Amino acid sequence: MSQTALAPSFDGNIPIAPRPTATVGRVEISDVTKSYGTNTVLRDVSLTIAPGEVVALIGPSGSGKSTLLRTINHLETVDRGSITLDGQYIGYEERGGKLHELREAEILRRRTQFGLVFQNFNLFPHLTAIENVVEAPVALKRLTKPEARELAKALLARVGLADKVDHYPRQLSGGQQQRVAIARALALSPKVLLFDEPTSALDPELVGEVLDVIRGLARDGTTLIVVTHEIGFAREVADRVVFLDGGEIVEQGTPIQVLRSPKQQRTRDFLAKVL
Ligand SMILES: Nc1ncnc2c1ncn2[C@@H]1O[C@H](COP(=O)(O)OP(=O)(O)OP(=O)(O)O)[C@@H](O)[C@H]1O
Repeated sequence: MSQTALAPSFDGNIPIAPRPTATVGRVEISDVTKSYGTNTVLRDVSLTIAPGEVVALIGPSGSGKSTLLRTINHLETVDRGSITLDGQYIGYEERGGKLHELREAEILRRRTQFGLVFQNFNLFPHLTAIENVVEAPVALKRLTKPEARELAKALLARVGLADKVDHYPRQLSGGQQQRVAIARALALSPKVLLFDEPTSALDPELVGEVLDVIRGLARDGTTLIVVTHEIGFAREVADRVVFLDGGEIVEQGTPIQVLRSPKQQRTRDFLAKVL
């Protein structure tokens, strides 16, 4: 069933047009548990994210936010539970009623359905902005170099960097580098974009330009899962805020529900520290 995701109006009064109907990008996380040695980092986490939904994952340092993000695209395996994208596993296939691990090449192919944007941009320093974006579609989508360059130019224009295509990362500000990283993630036409604290390595004055790009993606109907410390941004852009603490989902709901009227004491304690 497809559904129209409504952008949130955080004070309940601002009418906001529905975003385009998204039909792909449904993520189902069921009873996921993950440990590193004796440290249990995720405990029975279940979360279903609808196509086009924008979910903000918030919580204290060490609560498991990044780990959850990395299990979604199978960069980390889970000990128990399952995760699917539009009904398909990333690391496994079902045969004869059992799950079988896929070969690395197939996992990589399936993983390209997710775009991942890291805190520290992770650009190749010896490549220009456009070359950074061109790499993946040539390697993984079998686009020709000229096709990939056309795509990369369009994507860099979309993130406001049309005049910076031939700059190297060292010639760009942190905000510009992060926007190149977003263009690079978009180059594989992902169904879902995963952001891991996309603004926390930026100087405060550069945060806004990156959040603007993410706002635009939310308006376009892309499924977004954003680990963020920017509570104001979560309040404004997310359809749903999920508060994680000690590897558990303590509370989730609309930004108004979770951020303005949290039900759980643990949520209130966290918000009191960060707001
Ligand atoms: N590769 C790893 N090996 C061992 N322990 C890990 C690994 N990755 C994360 N951890 C541990 O798992 C716990 C959760 O880490 P995670 O990075 O998911 O938290 P987080 O909520 O994203 O924190 P932060 O907000 O500080 O980034 C922490 O105790 C961390 O030390």
